[in-house]
Amino acid sequence: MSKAPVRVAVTGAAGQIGYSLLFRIASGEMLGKDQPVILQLLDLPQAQKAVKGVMMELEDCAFPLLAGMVATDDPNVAFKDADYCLLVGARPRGPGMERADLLTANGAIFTVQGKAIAENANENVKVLVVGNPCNTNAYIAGAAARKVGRTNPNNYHGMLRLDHNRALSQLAAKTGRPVSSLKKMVVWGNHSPTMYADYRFCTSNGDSVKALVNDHAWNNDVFLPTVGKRGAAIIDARGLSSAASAANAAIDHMHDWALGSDDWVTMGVPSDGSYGIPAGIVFGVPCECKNGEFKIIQGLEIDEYSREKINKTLGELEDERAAVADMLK
Ligand SMILES: NC(=O)C1=CN([C@@H]2O[C@H](COP(=O)(O)OP(=O)(O)OC[C@H]3O[C@@H](n4cnc5c(N)ncnc54)[C@H](O)[C@@H]3O)[C@@H](O)[C@H]2O)C=CC1
Ligand SMILES: O=C([O-])CC(=O)C(=O)O
Repeated sequence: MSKAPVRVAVTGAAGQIGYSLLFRIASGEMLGKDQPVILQLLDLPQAQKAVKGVMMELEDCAFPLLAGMVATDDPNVAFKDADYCLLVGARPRGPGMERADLLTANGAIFTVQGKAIAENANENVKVLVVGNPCNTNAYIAGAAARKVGRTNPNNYHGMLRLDHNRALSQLAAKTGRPVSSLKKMVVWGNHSPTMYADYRFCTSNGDSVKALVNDHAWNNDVFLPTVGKRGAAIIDARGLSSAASAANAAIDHMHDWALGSDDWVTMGVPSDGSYGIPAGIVFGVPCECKNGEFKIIQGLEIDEYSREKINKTLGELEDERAAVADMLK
């Protein structure tokens, strides 16, 4: 018997990430090739015509799994009964800006949307925030949802998967091992240049990747800056921020959360207090997913170098949290 459709809300549907994301959701790459989906598309009033154009193209793909579509500028309509929400809609940064510069411009969006999700979506909704600064926006949305009380605030995630995937690619190039052989990658902290991509636990066909690399200077001076500043390098090269790779990471995050992961995956999740991260801060941590639930990998050793890196990215998130405190009153 075929499955009942699930409802997937996507904000910023007329934007460049939306244009890469929607077709892959509708083709079954996110939730499985047997899972029909209804797309509920939110964008601003002035973008509704462009959303209609994207919907025409979705129709023209004749995706067998696409069971319906709604376009709206009203969050209450977009999130109605949603099972999954991908919060992409926000202003992207331009050259010379840091993601934290978007905090005030974009933060307000997520108080409204966090509340609208909590009031309208399925109680078990899974939410992924892509719009930057995504950790703190997820924190804002989760805090707004907590006030309403229907949904689980731990299900409001920020997207660190792009950093995770970037780190895997850089390590594959350095070690000459295929990406598919690399397991147990972790990216701690904020989706910003302070993130700490940590391959101390990483293996390739059972070999330690740390031993294969064996180059602390490369780790510190090449690898971490390359992964951390990749978003800016793409803006510099393309004149626009990453879109297809961001959409791909969103598909990966939701796919693994919904259908299970076969490896550690980095997710920006509200901290449970482990690793010295204050509870509630949305922090990149290693997770495993099973039966639609995620679990933070516990008990990893944090050495002095790693503690310093983790504290730096945590400090930035604490500053962001303080900057939005008024918004959450
Ligand atoms: N977390 C991550 O790894 C990444 C995050 N991003 C972020 O994703 C966001 C979107 O990027 P793009 O698609 O390139 O931007 P874009 O400018 O192409 O599209 C954004 C869309 O969001 C819409 N929008 C703005 N405010 C909205 C609101 N309140 N409700 C609904 N829709 C709204 C706009 O009308 C536009 O259609 C940016 O904040 C960007 O910085 C981008 C790449 C990676
Ligand atoms: O850098 C940006 O502004 C877009 C983004 O988050 C990324 O590419 O990682």
